[in-house]
Amino acid sequence: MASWHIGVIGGSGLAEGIGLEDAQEIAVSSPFGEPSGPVTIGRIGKVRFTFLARHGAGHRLSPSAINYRANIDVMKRCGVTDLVALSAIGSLREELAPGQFVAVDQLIDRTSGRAHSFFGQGLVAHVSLADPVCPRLSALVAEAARKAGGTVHDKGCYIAIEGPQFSTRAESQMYRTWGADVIGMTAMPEARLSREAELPYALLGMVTDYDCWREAEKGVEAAEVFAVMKANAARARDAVKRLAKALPETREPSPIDTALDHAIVTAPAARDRKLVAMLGAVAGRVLGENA
Ligand SMILES: CSC[C@H]1O[C@H](OP(=O)(O)O)[C@H](O)[C@@H]1O
Ligand SMILES: Nc1ncnc2[nH]cnc12
Repeated sequence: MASWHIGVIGGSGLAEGIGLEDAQEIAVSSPFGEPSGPVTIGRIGKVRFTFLARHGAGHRLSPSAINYRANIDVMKRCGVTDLVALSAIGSLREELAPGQFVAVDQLIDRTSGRAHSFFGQGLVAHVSLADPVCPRLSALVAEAARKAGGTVHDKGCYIAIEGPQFSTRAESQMYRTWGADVIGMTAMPEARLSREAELPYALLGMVTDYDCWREAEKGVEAAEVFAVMKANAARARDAVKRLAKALPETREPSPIDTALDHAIVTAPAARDRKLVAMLGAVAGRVLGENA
């Protein structure tokens, strides 16, 4: 019987964890380098959970310095089946108000210079990213946030910027015309890498501000983000607890579990052995014993 093991990546204002039972902190190493920190493994009721603070203890990693590959690789090494990202987001729409939640369903990537694939020279793979978020997991997370008392929007397009500076007003206005609804600095390449690792990914964003597109208002400041997150963190943790309770007893397979089935295009004989060996956790299912 397939069971759930939910990974949770906690963003700004959520480094303290999600209150797991039988919690154990473990340092897991990755061939992709240093993850953001040790993971906390535990459970909520019968469901296994692994938690990782995205910016590390004390928020010491900027969005550009996070080793997204190591973080996702470590989640796979821990046996995570599905990944929930919790993030602070700015709103680019009047109707998405601070304090509310958005279950993000689409992404635009404006980041640059981040390692955004597990694959590369000697092992080329092209996964589909048309629907970067897992609809099943996202619906469960949205419902859990609603049960926790949140106002939840079931969809929204997240634009990921490089940061660490917030956007200019011209950029913020432009992103609105592109169809972006919310803004942040971390969901990419996190979502890309999750798909390459065959991990269904959902992103529960907590709106902390209106960025800077509203002309009459001054732009967002970091202190504002943390103040709203402080007020909302308990609700986010409650949403995770309610998610655990709402999960069906058995985890039916997701199409994302086999995302690599037709993605790897490099012929077996032409594959870089070193890279294949590094991909044991991420792609061992398809690469076989050599990984
Ligand atoms: C602290 S303001 C900007 C910071 O907050 C968001 O972090 P996360 O996505 O990890 O919650 C945003 O992406 C920036 O990293
Ligand atoms: N306005 C904003 N821009 C980028 N990242 C954010 N995280 C929270 N609010 C944000």
